[in-house]
Amino acid sequence: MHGVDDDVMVEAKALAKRFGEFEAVRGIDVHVRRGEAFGFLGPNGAGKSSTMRMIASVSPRSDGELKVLGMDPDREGPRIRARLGVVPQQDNLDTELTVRQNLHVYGRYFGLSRARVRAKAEELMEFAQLTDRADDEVDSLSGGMKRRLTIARSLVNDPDLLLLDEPTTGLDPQARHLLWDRLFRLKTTGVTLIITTHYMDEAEQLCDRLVVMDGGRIAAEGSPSELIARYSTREVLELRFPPGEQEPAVERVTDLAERVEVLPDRLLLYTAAGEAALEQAHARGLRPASSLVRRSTLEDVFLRLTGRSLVE
Ligand SMILES: Nc1ncnc2c1ncn2[C@@H]1O[C@H](COP(=O)(O)OP(=O)(O)OP(=O)(O)O)[C@@H](O)[C@H]1O
Repeated sequence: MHGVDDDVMVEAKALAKRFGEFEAVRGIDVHVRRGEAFGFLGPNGAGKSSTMRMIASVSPRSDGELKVLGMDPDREGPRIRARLGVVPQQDNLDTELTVRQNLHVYGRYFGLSRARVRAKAEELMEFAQLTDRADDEVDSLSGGMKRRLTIARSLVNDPDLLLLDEPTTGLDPQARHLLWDRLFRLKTTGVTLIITTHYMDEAEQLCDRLVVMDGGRIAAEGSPSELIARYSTREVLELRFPPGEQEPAVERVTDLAERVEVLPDRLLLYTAAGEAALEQAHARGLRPASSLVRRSTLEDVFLRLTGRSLVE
């Protein structure tokens, strides 16, 4: 049985996950629509993976309601899983098999015909830019290639919904950009993506809509630009001072910005006009060791919402 609205891919209400006494997910509402790239952004331990595992229908919920592709994971787990693609946090490829063999094994697991498996594997290696590594063992691949293969493998069954748990953690910048590029391509084919990440740039790049998670709760929800507009200012002036000079500077800059955040190594002045604030700071005789005017990011949103930095 499908839900009333076929375009709702995931619907969670007051969804909770407990491990013994510990509540990892504390009653969250989530609504993911067909074709969107939806993100869970939050630091380690926020409850992102626990949520993903409930959506993947491999971990039962402790409380609340959950529908995935219109079905109840408790009763229809196998039917849901047949239509999902899952990219876990840790690659779980068959390392002693080749790239092509990995795709073949998985395709047969999903019950595809031999001819279909062969064609699909070639198509997916092309997509993952691994065709020239087809006959190489997984062990010989770089981290980025392994991730691309894991994603390719998750697409063997043409899933309606692809779940990616921290897809680029541990990759170097070049490998991350290549992977983002592939995920962009996937988005254009209409696959719904759900991504967990603690990288704000990843969330900004990939997600149409996201929730900021912290301590098992949702702190905010919206598109990256909506969240930035709602919780931050257009620009941020970052000031770094020589040792001992930051603390006395704080009260001399508070009226130069809508809000000032004091980090251990710098002050963040939230303002619509960073350069103007910097000029005023100079006019007041403040002499920062360095200064930087930049646009607000989701990192600023997270800091505003939680008082902590995502990268701590
Ligand atoms: N099987 C488990 N048993 C007990 N506690 C768990 C279990 N799985 C997760 N937790 C705890 O639940 C909290 C949320 O973990 P979860 O993995 O969902 O967070 P996360 O946001 O995905 O972070 P990470 O990126 O580190 O996976 C953490 O404090 C974690 O220690």
